Amino acid sequence: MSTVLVASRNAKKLAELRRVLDGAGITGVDVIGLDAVAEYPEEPETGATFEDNALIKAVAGARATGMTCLADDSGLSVDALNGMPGVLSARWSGRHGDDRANNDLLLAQIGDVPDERRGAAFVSACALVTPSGGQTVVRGEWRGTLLRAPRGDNGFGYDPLFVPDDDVAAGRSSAELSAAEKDSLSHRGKALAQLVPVLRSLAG
Ligand SMILES: O=P(O)(O)OP(=O)(O)OP(=O)(O)OC[C@H]1O[C@@H](n2cnc3c(O)ncnc32)[C@H](O)[C@@H]1O
Ligand SMILES: [Mg+2]
Repeated sequence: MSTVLVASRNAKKLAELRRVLDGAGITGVDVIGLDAVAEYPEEPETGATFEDNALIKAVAGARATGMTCLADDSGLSVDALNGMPGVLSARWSGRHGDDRANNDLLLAQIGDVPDERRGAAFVSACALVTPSGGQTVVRGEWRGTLLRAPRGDNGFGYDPLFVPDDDVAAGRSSAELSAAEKDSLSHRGKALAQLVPVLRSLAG
């Protein structure tokens, strides 16, 4: 049995990562969270790209624990803002992890952007780093359109503002999708799907 540490301090994101990995039915791999290991200092997420930041987090986790470590760096890339908030998504309002303040600021910034130019993409980069230093980085994207007011209570972050382009979403925001629906469509689900074969091979 090999163990993979999933390194995220965001409880709702961690729950999604766990759910998708559990759902993939990878046998012989035990997935644990940061609560199961001794605390180690967090690296600042100073990378210019989602991939850089995912690697920063996964390398730190693998170094500190000696375990294989998986980390996600993600965010919302808004067309009318030239890709921002991007890697600054978690702290766009200046307060890390304040979803409400982040959403309010984003809505105000794009208040004058007409419906046909309110496109955006959720992006997730997931990095897997082994104790011997092996690195795999994958990326998933999820296109949609931004609402003018939040809708729905599921998910986290910018989910209440984002209506996926996918027909099956039928105009619901990603905070109005069930957990299983979000996982099957989301940037994170798409990124992790590419890591499943790598995780299977770790199990030997
Ligand atoms: O770095 P960790 O500890 O994993 O947790 P974090 O919340 O700081 O995570 P990120 O640095 O990757 O920032 C991602 C932010 O992007 C947004 N985001 C990412 N995925 C999302 C999703 O599936 N739905 C809604 N918002 C999302 C949300 O605001 C997150 O806080
Ligand atoms: Mg972060």
